[in-house]
Amino acid sequence: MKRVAMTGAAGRVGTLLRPLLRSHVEHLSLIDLQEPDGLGENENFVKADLTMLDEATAALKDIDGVVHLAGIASGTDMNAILHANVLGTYNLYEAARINKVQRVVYASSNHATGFYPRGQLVSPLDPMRPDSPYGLSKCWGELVAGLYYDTSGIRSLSIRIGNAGTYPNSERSIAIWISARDLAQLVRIGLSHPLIAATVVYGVSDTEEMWWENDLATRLGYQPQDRPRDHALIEEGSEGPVALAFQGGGFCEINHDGTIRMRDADGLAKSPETVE
Ligand SMILES: NC(=O)C1=CN([C@@H]2O[C@H](COP(=O)(O)OP(=O)(O)OC[C@H]3O[C@@H](n4cnc5c(N)ncnc54)[C@H](O)[C@@H]3O)[C@@H](O)[C@H]2O)C=CC1
Ligand SMILES: O=C(O)[C@H]1OC(=O)[C@H](O)[C@@H](O)[C@@H]1O
Repeated sequence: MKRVAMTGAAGRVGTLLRPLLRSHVEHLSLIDLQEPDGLGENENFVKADLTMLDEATAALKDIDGVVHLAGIASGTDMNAILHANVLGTYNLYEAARINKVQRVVYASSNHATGFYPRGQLVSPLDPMRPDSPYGLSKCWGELVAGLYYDTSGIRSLSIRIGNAGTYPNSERSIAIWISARDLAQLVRIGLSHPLIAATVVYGVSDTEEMWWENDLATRLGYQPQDRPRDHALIEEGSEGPVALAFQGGGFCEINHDGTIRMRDADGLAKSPETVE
């Protein structure tokens, strides 16, 4: 891939990924509201607000592929999420179509399926089960990716990133953490694999506590190098019963009434357990 753009490049994930990606591309164009630190020789900064279609379109001129990280990375402010994640991601794809960009790697999230119970192995083909307004916006992004493959042939890999912090800091993050180099490997697969159409995988390192059936990532050549437990630094902090029951953890507690409800694959209720 020659000219790659990274949206949200000034953020936490972008900062971790940039040094691992820029040596694999001819040029890395860093799109954000704010300038990222320490531009490399083959990097440039493009200030653009993706909620504005004209700015997104100008930012993707002469770009071959995009790593789309920009947005609100958590939270409950639906208005902010609606702008940055819902409209921002739509504009990103519209700008890609206008500029004939062929590839997008989309930073989706485990919170697209956060309401699956921790004991259940979930595949990218299982129905979405968002755990929050943020999780809903990630489902939207994956659906936008599908629409733009069907209408315009833009190939997308949506990576449902688990936790991309610098190290796993809880038992939950040991199950879902992905190292920067493993995420960079998946991103490179997303930018280049010929079979990708509108494809969804989980972004997780070589964890022992696998919550996700990630055979599709393996089929695409993903070979994670890092084991989360080897990098863990557990910090104090306790999760309540709702957070502990579900994969999305604390995000599941947002507006939750405390009654743990399980549903089966047909959408029928399993007998509920109640927590005080
Ligand atoms: N950090 C994590 O563990 C995970 C992150 N993700 C996803 O990865 C992506 C990056 O996450 P982080 O780096 O942690 O977030 P972050 O909040 O550190 O960075 C997001 C960046 O997007 C930029 N941005 C926001 N709105 C924008 C707009 N309208 N136009 C242009 N740029 C805009 C911000 O200025 C910021 O630099 C997000 O989409 C997030 O949902 C998914 C799962 C886990
Ligand atoms: O679930 C998690 O741990 C992570 O998931 C995400 O999607 C968020 O962007 C990040 O802020 C969380 O820390």
